[in-house]
Amino acid sequence: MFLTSLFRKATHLKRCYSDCAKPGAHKVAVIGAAGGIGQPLSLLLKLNPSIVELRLHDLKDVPGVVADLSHIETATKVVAGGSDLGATLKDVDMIVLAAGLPRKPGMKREDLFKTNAQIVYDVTKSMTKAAPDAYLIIITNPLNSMIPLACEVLKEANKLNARKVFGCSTLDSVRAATFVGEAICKDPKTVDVPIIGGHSGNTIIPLISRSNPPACLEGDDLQKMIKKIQEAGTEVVKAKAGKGSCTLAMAYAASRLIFSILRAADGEKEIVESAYVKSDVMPEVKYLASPLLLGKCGIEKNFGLGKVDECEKKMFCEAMEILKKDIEMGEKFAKAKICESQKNSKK
Ligand SMILES: NC(=O)c1ccc[n+]([C@@H]2O[C@H](COP(=O)([O-])OP(=O)(O)OC[C@H]3O[C@@H](n4cnc5c(N)ncnc54)[C@H](O)[C@@H]3O)[C@@H](O)[C@H]2O)c1
Ligand SMILES: O=C(O)C[C@H](O)C(=O)O
Repeated sequence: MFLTSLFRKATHLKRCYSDCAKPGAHKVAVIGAAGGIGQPLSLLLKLNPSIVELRLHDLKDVPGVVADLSHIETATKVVAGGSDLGATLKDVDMIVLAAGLPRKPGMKREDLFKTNAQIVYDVTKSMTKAAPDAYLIIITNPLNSMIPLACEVLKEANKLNARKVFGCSTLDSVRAATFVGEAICKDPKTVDVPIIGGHSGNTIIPLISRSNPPACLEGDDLQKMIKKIQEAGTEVVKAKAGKGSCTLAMAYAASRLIFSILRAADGEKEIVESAYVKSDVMPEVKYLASPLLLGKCGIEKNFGLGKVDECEKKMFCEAMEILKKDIEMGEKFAKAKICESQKNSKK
């Protein structure tokens, strides 16, 4: 009896442990690696000593990016994933998905859904076979729909570990710290503004009332600050005048989230980042951006909304209606694709 229970415990521990990345020896695949985000992001990842191998995949230009990055004198090995997505993803610890169409002026993030949903579906499906235990970090827009889509695909294959699936909304945290820091004359590196909701227009909810150090913004100044954070992506799209959306600050933001996840996986404690993830903290929405405590196997604790003031509560109620529709759009696409693939396999 005692031995059986000991064996069960040991098997459980082994399973939990093999779920986690090996400390300090991470293999990371970047999909969309030759793109506007993919290139600077791969550069930043090449500088991280805890990444031993960087596998780059794109539909074009990968050999040039690999040759270029491999001249940097760090130990991280940079390899071309080749045209076979499955081979690229085989046994990696983390998949970073930055492939897909960016916005042009006049477009909303939702307008990218049709093209980008297929890419997220294909990569996630490949992941279920090639690297089912990997962390999945999605950058591709519209983020509010892409995480539900990916989770449906993983769930269908019985491979969903929601603690390891992250929608990278870190750019909102980065922008909030920068803009609030400027307004209160503090070094942005020392400013933290929690973000909740999603990653598009009014669904981005910066909790200025919980800014640390306090922001003390009121009335018009507060409203202007919230709009500035919510519309920052659109401002970059306008400034780039048809040549894409935010790439450099985005690469930085993604590297911040990735490094936090890897540091936590390697045992560092008390690392908190906001990200858009599968969530049960609010019964109304199944996916939500909120501050998360990261641990050895991904999300350790979801802090949810926490304390919000009346204005933030109202913003959240409005955002929920948009989020519900965005989530439904991602799930519906995944379900239709799964159905289609099941029909095809029966033929
Ligand atoms: N989450 C965020 O905060 C955030 C911020 C900025 C941009 N984005 C999104 O990130 C995505 C990429 O933006 P970008 O500026 O790098 O675009 P980009 O066009 O410069 O690069 C995209 C890359 O993806 C590649 N690609 C396309 N389909 C592919 C496929 N099936 N497999 C592999 N590679 C493929 C392209 O060849 C290209 O190199 C967009 O959807 C954009 O909206 C998200
Ligand atoms: O605005 C975009 O389309 C890209 C990204 O989501 C951003 O916030 O910069």
